[in-house]
Amino acid sequence: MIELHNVSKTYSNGTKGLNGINLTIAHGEFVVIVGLSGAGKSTLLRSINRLHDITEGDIRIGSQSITKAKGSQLRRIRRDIGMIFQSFNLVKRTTVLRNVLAGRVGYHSTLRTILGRFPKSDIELAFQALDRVNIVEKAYSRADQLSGGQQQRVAIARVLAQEARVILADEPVASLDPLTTKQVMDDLKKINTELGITTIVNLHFIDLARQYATRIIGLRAGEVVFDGPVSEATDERFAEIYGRPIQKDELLGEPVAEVPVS
Ligand SMILES: Nc1ncnc2c1ncn2[C@@H]1O[C@H](COP(=O)(O)OP(=O)(O)OP(=O)(O)O)[C@@H](O)[C@H]1O
Repeated sequence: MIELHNVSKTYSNGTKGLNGINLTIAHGEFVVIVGLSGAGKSTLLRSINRLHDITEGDIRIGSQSITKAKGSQLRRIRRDIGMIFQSFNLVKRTTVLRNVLAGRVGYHSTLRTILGRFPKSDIELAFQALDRVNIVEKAYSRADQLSGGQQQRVAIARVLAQEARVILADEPVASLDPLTTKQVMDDLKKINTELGITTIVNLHFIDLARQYATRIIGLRAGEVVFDGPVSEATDERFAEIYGRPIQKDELLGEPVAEVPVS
């Protein structure tokens, strides 16, 4: 369970990123966060794993406060939280396998990970993770030789190898074309349902949000303005969340099937 109690975040320049957020996210939920640019979606995700320190309130992961945690306790809480970024955040000049093994660094000494000495069980775990996202045959390819969609699947495999209980995905498909977007979202959904990993995704496209979420949270100016099931997230409610009607570029539309060229 993830709990946010009266969470506010004011940046050092005085900008209020989050304002009095109260949320409880249960184990296994697939939550999509929507809102216009600048609404606070990234700030919210980055606050949950403490990439950003909040200025007020408390965030609890399971029974522990990540806000108050220090040292080894903070590292242990973070080990349970996997992060997926728009830009994939892979080490491009190294192999896919090594990138996935990076998910294991939280379990070993710094020296061991610098030397790249991972136990056999970690390597098995990495291969299982790659298999789950259907790119096991790319294990020994260099990360920068993969397509964007494949690179994002490597990032998902890294989170799986980490054995994360929570996945935070910040605009994971913003750099991808519609067909690849669907594959990556399907992978996230599959992991959520098969492994019960709590998943929170920031998305720009509202039709994707409705397609994949079990719960949608709408942010505006750092505040929660909508929190409910997909069935309640109608175009009219989105217009309220956004403070204006939905625009065409906020809809992904149907992914176009690939037509074989003869
Ligand atoms: N490092 C920072 N310093 C100062 N202000 C920031 C910083 N990062 C974000 N902000 C501000 O905080 C508010 C929330 O930004 P945030 O990036 O969380 O929004 P977002 O909903 O994720 O937007 P986008 O979709 O454009 O990424 C915005 O007003 C933004 O300008």
